[in-house]
Amino acid sequence: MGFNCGIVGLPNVGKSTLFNALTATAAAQSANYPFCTIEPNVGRVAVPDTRLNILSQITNSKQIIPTSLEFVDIAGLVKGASKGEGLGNQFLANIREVDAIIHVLRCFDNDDITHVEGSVDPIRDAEIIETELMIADLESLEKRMIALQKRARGNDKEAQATLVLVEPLIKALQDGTPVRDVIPAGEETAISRLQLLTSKPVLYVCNVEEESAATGNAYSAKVLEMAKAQGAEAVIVSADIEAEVSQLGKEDQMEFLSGLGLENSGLDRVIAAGYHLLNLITYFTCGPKETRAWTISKGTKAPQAAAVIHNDFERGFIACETIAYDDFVQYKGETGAKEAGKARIEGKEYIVKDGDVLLFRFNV
Ligand SMILES: Nc1ncnc2c1ncn2[C@@H]1O[C@H](COP(=O)(O)OP(=O)(O)OP(=O)(O)O)[C@@H](O)[C@H]1O
Ligand SMILES: [Mg+2]
Repeated sequence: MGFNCGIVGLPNVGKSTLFNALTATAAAQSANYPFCTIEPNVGRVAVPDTRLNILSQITNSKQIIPTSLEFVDIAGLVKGASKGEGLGNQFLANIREVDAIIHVLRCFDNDDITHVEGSVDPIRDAEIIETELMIADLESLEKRMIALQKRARGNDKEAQATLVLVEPLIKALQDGTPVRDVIPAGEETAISRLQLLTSKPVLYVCNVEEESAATGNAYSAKVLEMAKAQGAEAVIVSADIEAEVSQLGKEDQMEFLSGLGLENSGLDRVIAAGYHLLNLITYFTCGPKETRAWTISKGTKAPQAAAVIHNDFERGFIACETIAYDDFVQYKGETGAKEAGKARIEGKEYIVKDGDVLLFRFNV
């Protein structure tokens, strides 16, 4: 399953710092100068899920295996990136390859840390990035439109259908509206095939100073307001401090975070929001050997959900024993749930739900 989130933003706003915090490594070079990152850094991050612990206690599992999500730390974009400024074209290509965008906005004052625009203003920064992405999309669609029109005149049905899809997108972009705001219902797949930048869902991350990690600050308040108006999610994180905390042991982490007035790491919220952004859900398999979480897209049917574990499970799919998470917990496991009549046998057409505890029956 190749779902990933790209970390995007102006240079020197804390993207690599956030990436290092998420991956609990120092894999990405982070330093106080713009364009520190050129080649993208890729890392997999475990998706925290408190349900795993509860399930593993019930089943006495030896091991817990969380599911994971990929993050890509991408080079900073600048004004004019769509025209090739600051290696812009190459960086836009990196963004094209991710499924969702984590847009990092600098929300901290610090005269020692260079800001490429000379002042701190996250709303302006967000607009700069969004504008570059929109220009890039507009140019790529306008280019394609000429070829499409030609084919459409030659009675090419597919080209005609694509034109109907593309024309309103061009209008929206010309009016300054990102594609994600004008995707017609049911056309999600067709639009994603166009490989645009502004069709990807966005999560804003407000990178604040340590003291504001719990409460946010005046800058992040503005970002939250902007996100709300767009119907987007926003998370407040102090990337710098999270990167330090991620290097500590679990217990020290909790102590450090509660000292900052935080119940849990801001990173957990970033990961959860990224997961949500990608429309992903989790199902579980559990037994004495292991309790394990698996990632699927919302709406996936049982055989395709099984394929995430092994292709044979899909090929030879017969049925799946299904217990909803809440029932599994309430009746303390499989036996109890079965006695209470809460274990179902589901077939090929079953749409797996978030939290389902599954056991696949297959034959190959
Ligand atoms: N919340 C924060 N408070 C103070 N300083 C921070 C914070 N977050 C990051 N920094 C500092 O900002 C500088 C730039 O960070 P980083 O290298 O992560 O930026 P970047 O967005 O990856 O930059 P580039 O686009 O050049 O790769 C580093 O010196 C880092 O320590
Ligand atoms: Mg970087």
